[in-house]
Amino acid sequence: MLRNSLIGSLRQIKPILCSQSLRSLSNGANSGLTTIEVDDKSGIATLSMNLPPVNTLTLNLMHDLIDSINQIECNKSRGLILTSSNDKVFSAGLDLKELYKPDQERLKEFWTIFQDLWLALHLCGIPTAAAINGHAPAAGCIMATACEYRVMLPDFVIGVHATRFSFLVSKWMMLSYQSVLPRRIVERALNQGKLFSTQEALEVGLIDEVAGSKKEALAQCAAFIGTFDKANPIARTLTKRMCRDSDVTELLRDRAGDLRACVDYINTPLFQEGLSAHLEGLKEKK
Ligand SMILES: CC/C=C\C/C=C\CCC/C=C/CC(=O)SCCNC(=O)CCNC(=O)[C@H](O)C(C)(C)COP(=O)(O)OP(=O)(O)OC[C@H]1O[C@@H](n2cnc3c(N)ncnc32)[C@H](O)[C@@H]1OP(=O)(O)O
Repeated sequence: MLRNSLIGSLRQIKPILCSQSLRSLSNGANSGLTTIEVDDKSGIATLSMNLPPVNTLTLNLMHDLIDSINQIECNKSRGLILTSSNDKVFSAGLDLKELYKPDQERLKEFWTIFQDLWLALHLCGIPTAAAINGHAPAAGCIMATACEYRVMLPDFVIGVHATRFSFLVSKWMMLSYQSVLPRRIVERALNQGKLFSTQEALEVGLIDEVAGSKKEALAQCAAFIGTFDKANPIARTLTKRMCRDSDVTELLRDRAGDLRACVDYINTPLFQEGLSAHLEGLKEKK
């Protein structure tokens, strides 16, 4: 709903009326796969993904994330911190089972909601940060790069390793990565299918800080959000959207075309064989 309004005019202030009262952050119509906690003192909302075992982005989790982002924005929180309830995995990325021999209509719905989630994070009017308290491969990394700041715990990996399984990524996903890292590093990392260790991610600038614990990561994200205290919130929102305009427009100018290309690619033998081998590899790990 909010996203559709924004799609109409990226430069406009959020045009919908948010009728919920401040801090009444119930998870109403969603499936309860996310939780929102608002710090009374700072007014910052922590949005946790809570889909065991590894926060795969299923249709329901993506729906809940979008719903929660909308709620947090509507309730005038000062900022949003995205994190995970799992202490080893931030998010394992898209649910691979949705991509394997998919039902065509469901696949279209799945890809469209993934586009929606990316837009929701990119266009979120309030400051956003990711407390990456576990592994963040593939779409887990893309969600983190859609936030404005990233703090990660040691000994985990982050990156887009799609080429390892003959996957491609859409241009708008690459642009997220490229909004954080220099183009030459993105080109190399995407082609290699590189997963960066926490330390490597810090060195290249994929993350902004390392934290010793989740508590510290949340505090560091909150400190980042506090750096906007002197900015007028409306001017800040408009400026953020202006800075992100070209990346967002890349997706919005032809969402249907992106959907078609992705659905076509996912249905190819090349993709399905790579995915089958990847799923086997995940099973054999045990
Ligand atoms: C023009 C063309 C343009 C575009 C092309 C279109 C589309 C292409 C699609 C490209 C999109 C890419 C984005 C993605 O996000 S794809 C998802 C990629 N993610 C992964 O590969 C992550 C795989 N998982 C892991 O590496 C590990 O699970 C992880 C390191 C995250 C955690 O390890 P841990 O040891 O803690 O857990 P596991 O035992 O491995 O996992 C537990 C169970 O969860 C299952 N699992 C894990 N990840 C996924 C997943 N992404 N989807 C579904 N299921 C997953 C795993 O198999 C285990 O299951 P069980 O064995 O317990 O049943």
